[in-house]
Amino acid sequence: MGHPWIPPQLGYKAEAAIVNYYSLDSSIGGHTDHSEKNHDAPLISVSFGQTAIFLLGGIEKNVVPTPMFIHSGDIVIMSGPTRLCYHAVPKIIPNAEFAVDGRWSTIMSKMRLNLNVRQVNL
Ligand SMILES: O=C(O)CCC(=O)C(=O)O
Ligand SMILES: [Fe+2]
Repeated sequence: MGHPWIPPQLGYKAEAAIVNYYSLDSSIGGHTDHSEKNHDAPLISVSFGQTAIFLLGGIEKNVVPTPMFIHSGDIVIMSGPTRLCYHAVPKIIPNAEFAVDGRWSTIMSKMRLNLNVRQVNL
């Protein structure tokens, strides 16, 4: 299947996915994702549920990070110059306006799920 927002010449292969579960008091510290063999292949993530504060730093740890919100349904692509940048999720912010159908609303009101898709091979 093609990915309309990824240039086909990149030959991106979605080979693995990490599901990150965040309760309302979860966080993930500053890190880079460098275990994959091909650092030209972007990291693509889709988020569901409660809002996250996302910090995007630089290639070096001493770069002051840019804070941004990631809301439910947002897609973050770390590619090109940002592929190996430091990043973190220091805080989950409950979103009072969050609503999805029925039982999902109750379940997702207490968590954030982040599906992080990766190409791991060359
Ligand atoms: O939860 C997120 O938005 C980021 C997760 C992440 O950085 C990772 O799985 O490496
Ligand atoms: Fe990461």
